[in-house]
Amino acid sequence: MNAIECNQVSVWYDDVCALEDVTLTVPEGDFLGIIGPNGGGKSTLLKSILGLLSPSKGSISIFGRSPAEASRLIGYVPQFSRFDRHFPASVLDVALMGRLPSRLSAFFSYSNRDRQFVEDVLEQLDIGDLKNRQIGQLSGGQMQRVLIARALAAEPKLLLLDEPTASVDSRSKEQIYGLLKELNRKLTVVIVTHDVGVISSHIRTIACLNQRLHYHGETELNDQLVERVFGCPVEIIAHGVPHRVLKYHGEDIA
Ligand SMILES: Nc1ncnc2c1ncn2[C@@H]1O[C@H](COP(=O)(O)OP(=O)(O)OP(=O)(O)O)[C@@H](O)[C@H]1O
Repeated sequence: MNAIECNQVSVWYDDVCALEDVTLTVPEGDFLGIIGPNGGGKSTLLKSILGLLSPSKGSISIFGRSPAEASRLIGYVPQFSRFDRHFPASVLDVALMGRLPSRLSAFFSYSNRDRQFVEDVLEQLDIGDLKNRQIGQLSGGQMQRVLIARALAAEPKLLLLDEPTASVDSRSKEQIYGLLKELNRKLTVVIVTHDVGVISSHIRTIACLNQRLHYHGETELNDQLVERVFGCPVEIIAHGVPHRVLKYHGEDIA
């Protein structure tokens, strides 16, 4: 079964066309990186997959269901910078939020199974010892793991991550990719980024999005494609081997 099927999807915001005729199939078990420039439509595609936006044209199915029906199957890790870290909550509180039911009653409380499941997830992500720490006292890499734990607490089949390594140092970046690779043994993983430098051997396929889907396939990109998608030369890392695709970036030269 396919995890995601986007069929000729177009999304308009009034007179701005954010996505045009995007057809994309993501098989179950894939590790897909969606790359593209600022404003290229990556967040719009994520929101459409999450069912937060309805396409103006075309259709989306997630494990054969509509995005709304499949919402419990999707774990979402938002952009780190969009999460309020001053919120007075512990690591355990935030991770437990992933167990909240979609319809919350006034008498809701977490079960012992909820707590045990989430504590196990925190252990798995190597942050079990931080469970009582306030989130305002965490490093960027630790906070990113907490957000991944919250998504995993919902027991999803598909994990979507928006810029998962944007706010972390290069060591944490590697650790987070290692962790995602591990999780990919059981889950379909889709990450969105505009940083082509994060493409590493961990990612199986990439989709290049700039309003339209310019490419979907193996992680080897050629320079013409990168230039067409990004409008300028960029450095990329493919198969974990850093190499410069083109020699300079247009904005860097006076
Ligand atoms: N709510 C909105 N109303 C109007 N236009 C929007 C809205 N959200 C996004 N857009 C426009 O749609 C286009 C795609 O935006 P989107 O946020 O999906 O791109 P992105 O690839 O995620 O960008 P970034 O890398 O900068 O986060 C842009 O031109 C953006 O200005």
